[in-house]
Amino acid sequence: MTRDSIATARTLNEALPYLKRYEGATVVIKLGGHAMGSDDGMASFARDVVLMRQVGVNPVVVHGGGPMINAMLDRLGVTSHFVDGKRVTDAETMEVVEMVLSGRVNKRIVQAINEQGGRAVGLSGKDARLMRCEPADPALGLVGRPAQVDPSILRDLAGAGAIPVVAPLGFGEDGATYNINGDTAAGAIAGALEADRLLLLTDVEGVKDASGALVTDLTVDRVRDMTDEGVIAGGMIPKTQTAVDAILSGVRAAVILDGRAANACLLELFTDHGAGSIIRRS
Ligand SMILES: Nc1ncnc2c1ncn2[C@@H]1O[C@H](COP(=O)(O)OP(=O)(O)O)[C@@H](O)[C@H]1O
Ligand SMILES: CC(=O)N[C@@H](CCC(=O)OP(=O)(O)O)C(=O)O
Repeated sequence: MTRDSIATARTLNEALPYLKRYEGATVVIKLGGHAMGSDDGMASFARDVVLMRQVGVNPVVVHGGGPMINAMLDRLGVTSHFVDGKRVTDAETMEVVEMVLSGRVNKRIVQAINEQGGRAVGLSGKDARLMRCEPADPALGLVGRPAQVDPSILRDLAGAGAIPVVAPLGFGEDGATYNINGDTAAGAIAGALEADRLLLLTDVEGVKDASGALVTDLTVDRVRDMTDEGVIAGGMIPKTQTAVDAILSGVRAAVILDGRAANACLLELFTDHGAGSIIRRS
């Protein structure tokens, strides 16, 4: 027997209590645009998701794609800018956002999961009335705040053995299409599903303090303090805000972790080690 196979057997053995804990659990995973760079990274993420499903977890993937939207806007010569991590979205920008998120980005993730033997189904918040939005702030244009989430389609898909992959778009009763920050969409969906875990995958190890050190355990109050102090800034604002809102609406815990690290989701769910910054109510 090789040293590797002994280590694999030991790892599986140590994972048993975690496998039991998460059997039947709903885990919402937000895959940020910065975390989905390389094809190898995407394949590794997809494998983790398929393994989760295989051991009885119900994974729901919600994705971003900010860098891919930026690249397409650049090609089309359309300029856009962000306020507190949210893209100011006019009608022309919205067309590009929908095309990129519901098109290329969503299908790339679906395909990656299916190539690993899963059965992924891609949809956006417009499908089956999943996310009804209201304007988040008139200054942001067509940026949506999820006002009502109907997660029944996600339960139906999970019940049929499929893995839902959701693009963060919503519909308005006014007939408009809304651009939702990917973190915000994942949090709203996790809240509506009363998920056991919300995993927010990004391109940093987790939340860092003023000295740049990783903070592994956070409470809702500490997040508020760090935001007031300006230590949590830019794209980390919607991420931590999402985590807090999700916890306050019934999600057990949210974790912000580095999606570029190998097997990030498995490390977090199935080992003693954990990963990133976990945020709990208190
Ligand atoms: N306190 C902090 N800890 C970690 N990252 C922070 C912090 N404050 C701001 N950030 C920034 O937030 C970024 C993550 O947000 P974002 O770029 O929107 O990610 P994604 O595309 O994965 O959603 C980090 O790359 C980092 O530059
Ligand atoms: C309102 C808003 O900002 N929407 C985002 C949607 C994509 C996203 O959230 O992508 P990341 O997760 O990769 O940052 C945008 O237009 O970029």
